[in-house]
Parts: sequence; structure tokens; C-alpha cells
Amino acid sequence: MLAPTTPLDESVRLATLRSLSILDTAPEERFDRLTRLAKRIFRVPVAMITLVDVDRLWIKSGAEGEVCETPRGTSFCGHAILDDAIFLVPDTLEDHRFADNPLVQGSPHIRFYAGYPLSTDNGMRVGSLCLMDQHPRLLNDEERGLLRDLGRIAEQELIALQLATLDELTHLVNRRGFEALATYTLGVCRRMGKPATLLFFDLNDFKEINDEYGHAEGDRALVEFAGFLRHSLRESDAVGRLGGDEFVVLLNDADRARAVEIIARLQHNLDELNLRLNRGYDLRFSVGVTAFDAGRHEEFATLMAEADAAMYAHKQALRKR
Ligand SMILES: Nc1nc2c(ncn2[C@@H]2O[C@H](COP(=O)(O)OP(=O)(O)OP(=O)(O)O)[C@@H](O)[C@H]2O)c(=O)[nH]1
Repeated sequence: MLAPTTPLDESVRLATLRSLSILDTAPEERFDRLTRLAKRIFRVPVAMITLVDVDRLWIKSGAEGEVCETPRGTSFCGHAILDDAIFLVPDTLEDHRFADNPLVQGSPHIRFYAGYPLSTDNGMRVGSLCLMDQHPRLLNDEERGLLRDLGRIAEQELIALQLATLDELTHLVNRRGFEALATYTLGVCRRMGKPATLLFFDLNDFKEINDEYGHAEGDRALVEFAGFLRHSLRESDAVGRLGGDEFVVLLNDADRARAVEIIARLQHNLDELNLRLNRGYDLRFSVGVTAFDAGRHEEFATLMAEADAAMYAHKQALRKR
């Protein structure tokens, strides 16, 4: 049996999947109607919408009975997300990669599999719309076209979820997306015994930029600061905009001392950016730092509130200077 390999962009793929806040959610008609339709069109007993998580395949729609997840290592969909094309296995017993797969040899005795990889807006393949049968079969060109059409509708539904977690102006995750991403990151850090630190940013005198240079320039400044944060930090750090001129970052594998070093680097880089942009105003920030403590921060909101209070204290201290 051949276990699926891991895509090169796995960390971004997983972060995208997390930001959708879809894993372990209840069934939804918008996905169920697609799998029902697929079963009818292709006359197959099973059609599913699946999402490929770290080490499991989670079934959003079309699950058989109580089983709503299977190990990624024996999954067909783990293979389907490795390429943009439909992944087709006409007869599993004739295919050395799957002939001895437990899902072929045992229940549900898969003989035929076809999976359309589902991509989100940023091109990450997070799961699949797949068909399965207990008999071998082929898909002709028209049927492949139909599967692609249904798959694209499922993708639109995923993209709608993604948009609901994105901040329209800066394209960072919004509060909802950040909470989903951060909760996942904190879970991983806790399991691996690694530190994590939350940074809460608020721009200083941002209102003056709006008042003196206009709202459009204010928008430009927010987009500039968002891009600055995103590009100055690691891909695995979660960066979000809460609204207005408030931004948050969750640094993973970083304790308070490391976070303080990172802020010093950000400050230095922002000074350089201000010089380079030479816009007549400077981007400046106040920042609150709170190291994650599993005991104290059981509720994510507590961690956010502490970092917000620390930011406010920093802002007050800057004013007194
Ligand atoms: N251009 C623009 N302005 C926004 C947006 N969202 C909020 N604002 C403005 O951002 C400003 C934020 O207000 P404050 O937090 O009091 O701003 P501040 O001038 O930075 O004050 P301090 O935080 O005390 O330094 C308000 O004037 C809002 O109208 C946006 O999406 N675009």
C-alpha cells in the first residue's frame, strides 16, 4: 500500500484549513445537497466532501453511519489533494497503491474512487469531492466535466467560508479567523510543550492620518502596516486585524524574551519603512505582550483581554514621555 505524501506547502495548507473553522462542525445543507446530487448523477452509493487534516480525513458531508473520520495514511483523498487534476482509481484491486488498502480489503470495500481536489482562494487544496463504488468503473469525459462542475460549486462554498474569516481591506484574517487560527496554534504549542506569545498592536494617532490626509490614505496606511507585519514574521505566526487600527499576532515557539526581541526588530524595520515611504506621517504603534499560560488562559478571550490591557498600558506610557 502507498500512503499519501505530504504537500510541500503543508503548513500554509493546514493554516488555510483551520481558518475556515469548518472541521468538526455539524452537517450543512449547502454541502449535503452537492453530495446527494453527485450520488444521483453518477449512480454511486457514496459521494463525500472531505477535508484533509494533519493526520485524519474528516468527512463534512456524505459520511456513512457514525464514521466521520478515517486516518489520512490510508485515505484516497490524501492522494487526491496532491494534484489539481481529478484523482481516478478505476479498479483498486488492479492498482498496486491501493490493492491491499484496509478500506479496499475490508469495509467499505472500495473498488472505484474519483476525487476532485477542492481548492480555496489562495490555491490551497484542503479536501475533495469524491465518489466511491464497490464495483470498478471509469469516468468518461462528460462525467469528468460534471464532477469538476460540482467540485467548483463546493469550492465556492468553501471560499464563502474563507471570505467570512478574512478582513476585506488588508486580507489578513479577521477576529473570527484569528481566533480559529490561534486556538489551533495554541493547541499544538500546548501538546508540544512550546511557548506562544500574543502581541496586541494599536496604531498611534491613526485618526490624524485620516483627518489630515483623508480616509483613502488611512486605508493605505492600514494595508501597509498589515503587509509589514505579515512579511516581517514567520509564515507559521498567526497575524490578524481585529478592526480599526488594531492588529494581533500570535508568535508560536516564542516566549516573552523572544517576543521582546521580535518587537525590537519590528520597530527597527518600521523606522526604516517610514523613512523609505516618506509620506509626511509615520506609522507608529503601541503593543501589548502576553505570554500564553495554559493555566490562566483557558479561555482565549482572557489571553486577548490581557494583551489588550498591556497594549493600553504601553500607549499610556508612551504618552507620558
Ligand atoms: N481609513 C480607515 N480608518 C479607519 C478604519 N477603521 C477605523 N478607522 C479609524 O481609525 C481611527 C481609530 O481611532 P483611535 O483608535 O482613537 O485612533 P488613534 O488616533 O490611533 O488614537 P490612539 O490609539 O489613542 O493613538 C478612527 O478615527 C476610525 O474612524 C478603516 O478601515 N479605514
